[in-house]
Amino acid sequence: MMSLKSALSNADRWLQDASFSTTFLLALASVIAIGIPDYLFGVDISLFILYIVPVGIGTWYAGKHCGIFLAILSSTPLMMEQVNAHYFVNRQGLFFWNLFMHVCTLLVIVYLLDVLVVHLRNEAALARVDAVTGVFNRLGFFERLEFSVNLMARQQIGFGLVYIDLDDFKKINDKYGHDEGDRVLRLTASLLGKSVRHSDVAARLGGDEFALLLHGVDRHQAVILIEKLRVALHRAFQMERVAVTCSIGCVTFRSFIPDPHSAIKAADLLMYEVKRHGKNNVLVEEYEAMTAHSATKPQ
Ligand SMILES: Nc1nc2c(ncn2[C@@H]2O[C@H](COP(=O)(O)OP(=O)(O)OP(=O)(O)O)[C@@H](O)[C@H]2O)c(=O)[nH]1
Repeated sequence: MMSLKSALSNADRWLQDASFSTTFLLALASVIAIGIPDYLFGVDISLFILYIVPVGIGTWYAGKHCGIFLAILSSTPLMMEQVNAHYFVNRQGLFFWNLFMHVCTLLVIVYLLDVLVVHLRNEAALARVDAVTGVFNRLGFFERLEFSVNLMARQQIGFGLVYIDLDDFKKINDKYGHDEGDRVLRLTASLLGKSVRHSDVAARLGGDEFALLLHGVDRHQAVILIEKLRVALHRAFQMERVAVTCSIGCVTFRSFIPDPHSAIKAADLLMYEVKRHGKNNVLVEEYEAMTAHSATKPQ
């Protein structure tokens, strides 16, 4: 039997994927469904607490404006009950006080949930960004890669995965200090970010290792792109008087797209081939060709 926890987690996933209008209509229908018995029960029985659920869901998944609208709307049954009970004529103070308390309490909940959502979104975004360079970190890159792998497998669009490792970066740290090392990392990340299209992804996977995700490229295009990239990095490093080169491995995927981990492993393997053969070079292969040769077959 499905546990409550997994049912809630499924509902959460469903609501996250649902469009604004679906969530809004669902929350609106829930407010109406609570409002009808609330009105029928009259002023003696309050169903106020139940409104927190649709107003909260509306705020969380469809935004604060949706929450505010639902909070105000949910006061309608209370208003009608009180009119029926002649509060508006005989106990006007109580009439407005009850309405005020109903709406204000729900608006406070909307406000608090909205602050929490914004805070959590910022935290989630920060957790995916590398603190030194400002590009995606490993987690951010893997999420983008996962998305691209799924999308491209569906649409049969190829992509290139580039693994870049700076050569002898340790020497920079040792010779000029950590701050200079960080500056080189920032310079590299900035160049990588500038050299790819807006839809592509640049990331620092850790240490002196970077990765690029190039959408819609085949091996031939990747070779041209990466050679340009290597020259741009070389020139920028020379201009900044940084004695560093890089080893680059790139795998392109055409028909078969493996899981993200295998994809990145394949690019990493090519980068290590470059390192083994003297560094400061580029190796671009098609995944299909790599897997056909057992010597370079990814594990
Ligand atoms: N400045 C700085 N250095 C870092 C950071 N993260 C890791 N490193 C350093 O990066 C260096 C990576 O060294 P290695 O993996 O040996 O790489 P390498 O010296 O480039 O050697 P090869 O890869 O074989 O060319 C280590 O000295 C780490 O201390 C960071 O955030 N900032």
